[in-house]
Amino acid sequence: MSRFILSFDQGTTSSRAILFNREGEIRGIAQREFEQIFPQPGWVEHDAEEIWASQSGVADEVMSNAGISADDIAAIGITNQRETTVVWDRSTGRPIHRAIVWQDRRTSERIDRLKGGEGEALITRRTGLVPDAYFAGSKIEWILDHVEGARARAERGELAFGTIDCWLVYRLTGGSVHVTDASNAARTMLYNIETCAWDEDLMKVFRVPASMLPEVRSSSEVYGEVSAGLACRGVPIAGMAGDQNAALFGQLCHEPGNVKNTYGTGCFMLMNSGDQPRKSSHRLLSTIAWQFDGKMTYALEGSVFVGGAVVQWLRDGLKMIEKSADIQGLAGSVADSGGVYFVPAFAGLGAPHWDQYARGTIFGLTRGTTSAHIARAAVESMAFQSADLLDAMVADADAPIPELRVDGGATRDEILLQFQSDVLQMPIVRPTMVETTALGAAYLAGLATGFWGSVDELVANWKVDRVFEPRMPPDQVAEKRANWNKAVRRSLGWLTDKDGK
Ligand SMILES: Nc1ncnc2c1ncn2[C@@H]1O[C@H](COP(=O)(O)OP(=O)(O)O)[C@@H](O)[C@H]1O
Ligand SMILES: O=P(O)(O)OC[C@H](O)CO
Repeated sequence: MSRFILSFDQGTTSSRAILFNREGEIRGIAQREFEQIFPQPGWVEHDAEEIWASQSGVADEVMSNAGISADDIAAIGITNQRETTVVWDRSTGRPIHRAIVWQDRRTSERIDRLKGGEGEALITRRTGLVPDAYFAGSKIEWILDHVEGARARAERGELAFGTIDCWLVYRLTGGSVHVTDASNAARTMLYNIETCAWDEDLMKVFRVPASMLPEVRSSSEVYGEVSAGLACRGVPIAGMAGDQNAALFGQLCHEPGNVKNTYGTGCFMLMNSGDQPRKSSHRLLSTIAWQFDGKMTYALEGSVFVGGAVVQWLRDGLKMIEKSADIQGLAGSVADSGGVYFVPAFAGLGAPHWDQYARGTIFGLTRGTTSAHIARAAVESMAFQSADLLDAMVADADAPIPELRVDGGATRDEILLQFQSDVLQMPIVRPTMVETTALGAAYLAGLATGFWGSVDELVANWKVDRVFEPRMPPDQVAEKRANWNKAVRRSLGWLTDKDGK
């Protein structure tokens, strides 16, 4: 009998392949970072071929390291950075442009032209999203408008669009399967989350021909088998969900009102909102969590564009630290940020501000400020941004939120989690397994193929590693959050604010 589920976790900065056993424990992991391409300020691209090469490479590597064959794997689950857009030629299977990454801001002005008009009303009403360059719709339009001949080829049905899940399945199946799942479709700005179908009016708004779009399937079913020449050849691909959605599933937030926050490149807080889309009055997104067992589950989501990426920027941009993990030592060498507030609006600000033109700022610098204070302020920025999301979520929810489950690469940082608990004045629960994104995809695949019998069977797999309880006095929290709000206000509209000119 097959002993493992193989998860592909294709994130913004790296591709990972993880083997899970029946207890939801990791039995092998392989990971490769890939290139981040910044062709102009505010633009972010990936090479979709490199994504494929790194993801298929780690899949082979994890199996060879574990000394196992395809027979040992019951199914493959895929989870992915969402919104990142690939357009490829159906005849060659080659991308016609580099993938435009979710953080990319090149279509901000295009989105501005929709605001206040019928397009904006359509988007919010039908997709649950807010108009923003973050989502795939305007990225597809940009590629069709900027690659020579692309629009005509798309009209002739020669081009295909997919988010990364779809691109990987296409490649894994030798180009024979062009599908996505409902959670990824919901991030395109082209998918109606109430009727659960591609929306023709929105396709007209973004001038995207229907022939380019993948078939939308549930998040847990067999989509096809691996036919590419990989060690996992012949294994069914049976689970698929956007990474933040998979993390909600993997954290077993299956009851309405359950909330998790993932601290990866960005920070993404999702609350299970039940079997109907729930409108936010506080500028959160209303989105599809997953489609499972014949039922759609919805979520309220707050998206922060720069979370752990601020640590990478200190490492790669400023060379302040050598490895991401060094942040803890540097930030921990001071008791607080010394009055420094860092708003990492490198790609504008997401929820709840949705300002495409905000840019990064550091306030409160004095002659006494050291790199340690800046590092600490950077860590704190993840917690402040996440606290703004939780406040919006509490305001939208009918019931109090008793605890926050956390996961993602940056949750190794205990200074971050303690500060998160302080500023939220609530318990922060870190499970033993912080690879919940990959675990969620494994669950979706394993439940589709009988590896696990039901969600109830998974409950025993979720264990607490540590609970962080608030230690900071409320008046100190209030002062810090007021200063943070002041810093955010000053970062808003940086690119468009003509004051002083
Ligand atoms: N020890 C650490 N402390 C703080 N941040 C960290 C640490 N280790 C990794 N990170 C940050 O976490 C992010 C990677 O997390 P991960 O969940 O792998 O992200 P993604 O799926 O977006 O690629 C990076 O942005 C990195 O800077
Ligand atoms: O790659 P991550 O984990 O930062 O996730 C990216 C999100 O899916 C973007 O919406």
